[in-house]
Order: sequence, then C-alpha cells, then structure tokens
Amino acid sequence: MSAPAHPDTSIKANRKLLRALAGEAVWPPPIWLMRQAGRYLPEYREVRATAGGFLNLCYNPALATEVTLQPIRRYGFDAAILFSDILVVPDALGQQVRFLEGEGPCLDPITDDAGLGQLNLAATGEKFGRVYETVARLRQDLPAEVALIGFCGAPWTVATYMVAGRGSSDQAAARMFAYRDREAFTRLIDIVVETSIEYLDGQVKAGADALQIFDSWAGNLPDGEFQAWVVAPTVRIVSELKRRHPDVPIIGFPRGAGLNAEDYVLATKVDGLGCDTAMPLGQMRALAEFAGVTVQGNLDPLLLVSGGQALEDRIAETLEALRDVPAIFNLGHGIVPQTPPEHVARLVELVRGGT
Ligand SMILES: Cc1c2[nH]c(c1CCC(=O)O)Cc1[nH]c(c(CCC(=O)O)c1C)Cc1[nH]c(c(CCC(=O)O)c1C)Cc1[nH]c(c(C)c1CCC(=O)O)C2
Repeated sequence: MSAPAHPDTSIKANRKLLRALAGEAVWPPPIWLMRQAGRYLPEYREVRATAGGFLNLCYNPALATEVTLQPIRRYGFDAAILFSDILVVPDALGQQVRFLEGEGPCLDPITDDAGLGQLNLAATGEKFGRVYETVARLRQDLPAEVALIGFCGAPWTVATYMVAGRGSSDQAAARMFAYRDREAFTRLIDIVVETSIEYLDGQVKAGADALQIFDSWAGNLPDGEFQAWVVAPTVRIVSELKRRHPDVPIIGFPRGAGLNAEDYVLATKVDGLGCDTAMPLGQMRALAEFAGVTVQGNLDPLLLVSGGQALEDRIAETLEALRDVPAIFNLGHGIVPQTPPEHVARLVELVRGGT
C-alpha cells in the first residue's frame, strides 16, 4: 500500500512570499513595501518621538518590534521587514553613525588605511545582539502566514556611506577611493562582506525566513567596477548564506543596475530580484521567465504619493505584466514620508483583487 499523500502542512508553506520566492506564480502576488514602517504613518512618528534618536529606535527591541508590526496591523502585508537600518553595520564596527534631523546619516569618513584600522568585527556583538532580539520577538508576535524579512546593505552601498560620510548620492568618493587605492578599498569591502555574512546569519538564527540585500547605489558603475564591487561581494554573501541556510531565500536589490541586472541575477543566484522604477515591466517579466528569478517591484513611490487614476492604471498594468510569473508586488524604491496612508490601503486592496 502506498503512503497517503500528505498535504504540505508546514507553517512556512502558508507564507505566500516564500512560495513566490520558491518560484511559484502565486496569484494575486504577495505584497510588501520597502520602508513600509516609517514617517508616513502617524503611529510610527509617535513611537519615533519617544525613542530618543533614530538609532536608539533601531537598537530598542521592544520599540523596533512595535514599529515593524504597525504596517502589518494596518494593511495586512504578506511580509514584515525587520525595522533597522543598513548603517547599523558600520555603527557596530565602530564607525559611529549619527542621524541628524532633516539631514540623514552622518559618519566620520574613512578615506585611507588608518581609517580602516578602526573597524573591529569583534566589537559588533552587543549591537547586533539587540537586532537579533528584535527578530526573535517579531517571529513570536507576527501572524504565522506573514514572512519575516531580515536585511543588510550590500557592501558597495554600505562602503559608499563609510567613505563619503553622508547619505547623499555621493558614491563618487567611494569610486575615487577604489580607483586610487584598490588594495585598501578591497580590504574595506572584505570587512563589510565578512560582517554582513555574520549579521545575516544571526538574523536567520533568530527567526528571519527571507533576506534582502539592499544595493541602493549600484547604478552608474562602469561594468568592470560593477562586477568587482557589486556582483563579486554579493556572490560571496549569497553563496555563504546558502551554504549555511539552504532554505532561506535571498532577494537582491541592485538599484539602477540597468543592463547589468541579468548578469547580476545569473552570477549571484539570488532567488528574488528587486526591480527599480526604471526597469521596464516587459524586462521584469522576461527575467522571471528566462532567468528563473522571482521579480519584485517596481511601482514608483511618487505615484503612490500622487494617487488617483494614474496610480490605479499603473497598478493594473503591473499586475497584467506579472501574471503567471513568480512575482512580488512592491515599490521600485522606499515609500516616502509624504505618502498618504489611504493610498497604501487602496494599493493593497487593488493588488489583492488581482485585476
Ligand atoms: C540607503 C539606505 C539607508 N537605509 C536603508 C537603505 C537602503 C534602501 C534605500 O535605498 O532606501 C534601508 C532601510 N532603512 C530603514 C529600513 C527599515 C525597514 C523598512 O520598513 O523598510 C530599511 C530596510 C528604516 C529607516 N531608515 C531611515 C529612516 C527615517 C529616519 C527617521 O525616522 O527619522 C527609516 C524609517 C533613515 C535613513 N537610513 C538611510 C538613509 C539615507 C536615511 C535617511 C533618509 C530618510 O530620512 O528617509 C540609509
């Protein structure tokens, strides 16, 4: 007698985001939004005002858990993303990060070997430990069907902040460093690669069931530099995480990669590709069909601010383009503070309607 067929009753099988990342064309597609916890929500601003600084919020497990859950309660997204920041990595390494009101992040720039000497992987435990505690609390508090995404910045993007010292689009400083002193810049990237591997490993052990690597400044690099600083370090992170945790899917977000996006997918073997606003929908579909990657994106965050018929039309057009391929509905970049919360509610309603 043959064994009865077992329906897949594992808890994870109910998480639509994980099914999509495993290659299933889930319909309607799962939805979450980059920066879904943030200043556009009044309940976030309230908690943020009591936290005493943005990084204090990131390092406070009770408050970070609360703000991660806020958009889940309000909209019922298919995934929660850990509330933290990509600059926790340099901060934990000892390059102190400050967030100045209205100005964004500020770091003492690392421009040479001496600056590199101050970074200390052994010192990251205390700060990373607080993030892991947030992850563990979240997995306890989240509804079973909601996936929990852990994340880090990609080495190139994190390095651009470490070298420029600020959060503008100034990746020129890192590019110059890389051209002038390739050896020292390689050491910087190596440090961030090693640290990111341990950091993501810790998040998975604490309960994250998918990971995203944010490479916000991957655009504008000449192809050799894209290969050296975006692709190669990401390959190292993805392959080591896959060795340690073969079942945890990884989404790469090489913003602005343009014509390099396909190479990025094939070389890094990410399960999901975060697509920016400039990626044509036809190209997203082609990547899902022919490169075997789950595509995620790519609604313009400013369209979510303006709303109205243009928003509704674009949502319909996006759904049409993603029908029958493995996809995750998201924005092409983070939600902006001016976004009316009711526009997000409408977006979720339309996507869940699947038309
Ligand atoms: C480049 C980058 C950073 N941080 C991040 C990136 C990559 C994605 C991207 O390109 O947007 C990633 C990030 N930052 C934040 C998250 C939390 C999870 C989420 O809801 O997506 C994530 C995943 C919270 C945050 N990180 C930050 C805020 C706003 C800070 C506040 O509340 O005052 C939030 C909610 C601050 C931050 N952090 C960073 C900048 C440039 C800024 C200032 C810009 C701004 O003020 O919006 C660095």
